[in-house]
Amino acid sequence: MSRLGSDCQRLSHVIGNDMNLIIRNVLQGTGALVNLLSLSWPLTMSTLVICSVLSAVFLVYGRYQKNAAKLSQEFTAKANEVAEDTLTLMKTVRVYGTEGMEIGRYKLLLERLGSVSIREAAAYGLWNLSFHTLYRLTQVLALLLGGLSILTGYVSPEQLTKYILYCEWMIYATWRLADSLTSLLQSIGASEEVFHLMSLSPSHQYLSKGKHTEENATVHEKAEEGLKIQKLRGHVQFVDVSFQYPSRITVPALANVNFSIQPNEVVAIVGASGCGKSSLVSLLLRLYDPVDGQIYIDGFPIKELDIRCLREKIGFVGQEPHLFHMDISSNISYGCSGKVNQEDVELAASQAGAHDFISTLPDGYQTVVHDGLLSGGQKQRIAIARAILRDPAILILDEATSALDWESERRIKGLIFNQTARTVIVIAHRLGTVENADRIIVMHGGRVVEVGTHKELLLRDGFYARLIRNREDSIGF
Ligand SMILES: Nc1ncnc2c1ncn2[C@@H]1O[C@H](COP(=O)(O)OP(=O)(O)OP(=O)(O)O)[C@@H](O)[C@H]1O
Repeated sequence: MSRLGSDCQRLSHVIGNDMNLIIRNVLQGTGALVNLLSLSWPLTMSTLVICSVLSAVFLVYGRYQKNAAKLSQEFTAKANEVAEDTLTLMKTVRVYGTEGMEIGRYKLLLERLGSVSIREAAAYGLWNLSFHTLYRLTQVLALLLGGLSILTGYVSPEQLTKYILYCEWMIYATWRLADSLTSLLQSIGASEEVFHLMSLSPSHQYLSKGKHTEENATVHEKAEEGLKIQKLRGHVQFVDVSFQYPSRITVPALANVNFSIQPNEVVAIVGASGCGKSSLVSLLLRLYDPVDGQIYIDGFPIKELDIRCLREKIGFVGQEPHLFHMDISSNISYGCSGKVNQEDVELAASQAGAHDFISTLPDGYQTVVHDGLLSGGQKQRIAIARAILRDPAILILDEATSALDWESERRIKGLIFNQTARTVIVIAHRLGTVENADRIIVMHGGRVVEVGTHKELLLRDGFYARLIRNREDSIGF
């Protein structure tokens, strides 16, 4: 982000400043050249030779500046990243006593930036020196040769004066033009990343077009983006789904996953850390598409559904809910389509066990959230209230109660497991949280290894029974 910010600044400088300077100097240089040609073409040729030498020097200098600008932007962005990381993770840095190391990292990048800037300044100095030397040399030569020509009667004093004047105009125009072009080249170096980002196409999931089938026309309306399901029942089906993350194509996150969840069923997904539970959810939220296989929602391939409409009907509470820097009320009603009453907000907060602590805040529901205002468990309760308020057809809770105390967790469990108006998918490390689920899907190494109720799985004495036996030692307990 910081790189993008500084690149855009440079780009706006080019558009605002350099372009008009370039146009002005091209016009001035052309005017001077026409006048010089009308005076004498041999003298004009000598001026053009000087301008060509200047241009050649500029070419070398310009190329150097372009690379230097790229490096300087890169080091600035990296230094900003280190500063940003350190300030955001201040607590971790202090606890681990790595202040010195972070200062060292920052200093190293600033030193590299300093060294590039010094080289940039030295190159600029050399470029200026070569310009002034050539320019003064031209004036001396013009006076010497022009003086001789006046003495021999070849040119008049008036012509010599005009020549020196136009020559100055032309050389200065070339110099300023070269200067503006240097700045332009620097900006091109800096803006390559901006253009690269601008040229990226949106993920194809946003462009997916839905197919319209006549038999479904009564319950689904055709939308340009995809099928919009008016009333989602919450039937979820994974058929032979395999997936690996684009950044780790050699490691399968999911392999041939098959299961189906009935409408209004409460299903828990359990398994050791890294077995693919969150990846399943990411596919269901269509943050990624499966590499193989198909996911069906209410019998429709997920790829044919309108993504926004689908997400509106899915409530998701993640492992580390982040709240927006706005008031609590707006945080709870965030993403709700249509008008939301304060009573609805407060009801959702009560159901999530958040109303009591919100009432003790200085401005109650109008308190603006800032870092350090709420504990992890309080943030989770607000995120759960947000999901409840949306009244989703499918509710996904990914470790959503991990930071809650026993009493709050029991209350939310009661709310989730006793209601039947929606499909609920719960991911939890604390196995006690999922015992009451209608079914438990057990995962291992990206595969579904067992499916059944708590009792059935215990009787089977397989993976799940082993997890239960070891649960007090299990990760995250
Ligand atoms: N964004 C990502 N890019 C690359 N690999 C990832 C990414 N997220 C997860 N993985 C990998 O995919 C595999 C499955 O991860 P996933 O997060 O789905 O597991 P999990 O069961 O939810 O783990 P946990 O219980 O610790 O949250 C792991 O090997 C993990 O390293």
